[in-house]
Amino acid sequence: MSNPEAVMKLAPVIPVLVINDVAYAVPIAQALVAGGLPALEVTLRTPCALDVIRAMKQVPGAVVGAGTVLNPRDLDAALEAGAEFIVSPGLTADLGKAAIAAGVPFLPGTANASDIMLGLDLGLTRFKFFPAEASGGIKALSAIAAPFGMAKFCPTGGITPETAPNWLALDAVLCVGGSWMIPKGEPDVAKIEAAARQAAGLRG
Ligand SMILES: O=C(O)C(=O)C[C@H](O)[C@H](O)COP(=O)(O)O
Repeated sequence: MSNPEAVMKLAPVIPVLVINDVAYAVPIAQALVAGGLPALEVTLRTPCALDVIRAMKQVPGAVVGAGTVLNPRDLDAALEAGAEFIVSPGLTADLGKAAIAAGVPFLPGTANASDIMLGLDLGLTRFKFFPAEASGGIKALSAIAAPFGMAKFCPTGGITPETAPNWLALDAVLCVGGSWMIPKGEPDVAKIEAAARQAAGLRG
């Protein structure tokens, strides 16, 4: 899978995971995949995140990516752990060039027209819109996306099961990211699977 659009089209929602205990990795991944959410974004926000990526890759059907990738160093570490796609909260030329050179599907965060223009200059057309609600929500993305017909987005940040369908209804949106399926602490796999199944059924 070499293009970000293929990852974005696996399901309407990419779960954004902040996992503090590597022991939770496999049960959480199994529950999300069983519920119909195969693309899993493991944020590099916790000390065990790279081990979580390694563990989740053992789960059949999981397509495991790294989030919160801030620079080429993080990119290398994520790729070394086996990350199959890369998500960042923002975009720098250094990170963009490194991700393109690595040939890995890359979804950089954008919040305004300049971010998108930097991405387009690098040859990228698939973006995260972050932080989606705090940046002005649907109204903001609709206005920002209007001049960029070639660009498509994965809004992330503050999206809920109730608001996700409104985002998914936008032409410029291929999927959304969110963490609502995975409450903090010891995973309740039945609840996670049920939340994933609900998310997998969302439509715009
Ligand atoms: O770490 C990153 O790079 C991020 O993507 C930031 C957050 O993890 C997402 O914004 C999740 O947002 P919520 O669904 O509102 O919890």
